[in-house]
Amino acid sequence: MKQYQQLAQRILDHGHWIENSRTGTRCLTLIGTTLEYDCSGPEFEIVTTRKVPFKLAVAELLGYLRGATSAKTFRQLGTRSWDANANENSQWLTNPNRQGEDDMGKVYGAVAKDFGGIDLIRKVYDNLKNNCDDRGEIITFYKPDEFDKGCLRPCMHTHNFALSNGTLYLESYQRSCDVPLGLAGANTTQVQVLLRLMAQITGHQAGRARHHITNAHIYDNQVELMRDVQLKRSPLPNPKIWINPDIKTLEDVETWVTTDDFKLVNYQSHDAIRYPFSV
Ligand SMILES: Nc1nc(=O)c2c([nH]1)NC[C@@H]1CN(c3ccc(C(=O)N[C@@H](CCC(=O)O)C(=O)O)cc3)CN21
Ligand SMILES: O=c1ccn([C@H]2C[C@H](O)[C@@H](COP(=O)(O)O)O2)c(=O)[nH]1
Repeated sequence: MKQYQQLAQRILDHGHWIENSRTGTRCLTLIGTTLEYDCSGPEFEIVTTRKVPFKLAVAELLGYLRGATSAKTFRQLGTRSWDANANENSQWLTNPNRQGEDDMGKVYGAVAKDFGGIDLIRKVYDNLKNNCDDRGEIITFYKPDEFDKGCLRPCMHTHNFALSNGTLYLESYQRSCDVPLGLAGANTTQVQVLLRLMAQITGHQAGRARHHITNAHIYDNQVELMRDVQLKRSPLPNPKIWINPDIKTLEDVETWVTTDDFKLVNYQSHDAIRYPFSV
């Protein structure tokens, strides 16, 4: 995925250092970028300059679409990626709204499914299934009056779908992006899988997804690995994606679907890199 290498290089060349009080680790930061993914065929854009955890990304997305609020549910879906934010961040541990071990509180899908009494995921699904695009097909997880009820504000916070001539498009918005870990390991995959899955269950052809990022950063303790290891590598050809065609409805996604219903075919990559994670 060439555009990923270019973004990381641009952060190194033109980024500015910004202190971060939540994690205590400063970040080399670039403001404003857009990635584009062509989802009209089986070819799938994914980082190949290190081995990235495709299952982690899909498990998180399934958890979000189901409104999961516990790191335990995410582990059952196949990822430990929410363990630290649920159980190790001191601000959340002392928040009176936290309901014990593994609780993440009201985050992502739990917010969207109860957004002032409206289930935004269901609304978008129902409209698209009926060939309706009211120019407001927006799933958002961003609800400032409930931030104190969750362990982290959503990073990828808004997904805006659009229909044109039988083709479904997606514009996704991310306010804050950990380029070595979150973007490579989770977010690029999630944008594409979300569009492809929504197209499949609403009966449309998937078109193009665009992924808009405001604050794209590399944490101080990740810079060396990015500069001296990952950016020295050349991208390999993209794999293809297979999504189980038996997934036909939102109810399927909410009930029996697992990460085994999503497969990368011929994913070739360079070796894994262990990047530090800031909680
Ligand atoms: N600092 C930070 N960066 C993030 O990307 C991030 C957060 N916090 N908090 C919330 C979620 C959790 N996400 C995560 C969490 C862990 C990994 C991670 O450890 N990835 C490893 C592989 C882990 C595995 O294979 O299970 C990687 O190499 O990508 C990635 C994304 C994305 N988000
Ligand atoms: O899907 C995700 C979730 C989180 N991140 C990263 C971006 C930041 O490094 C942290 C969140 O910190 P904030 O202080 O809330 O901005 O997690 C990501 O890249 N992708």
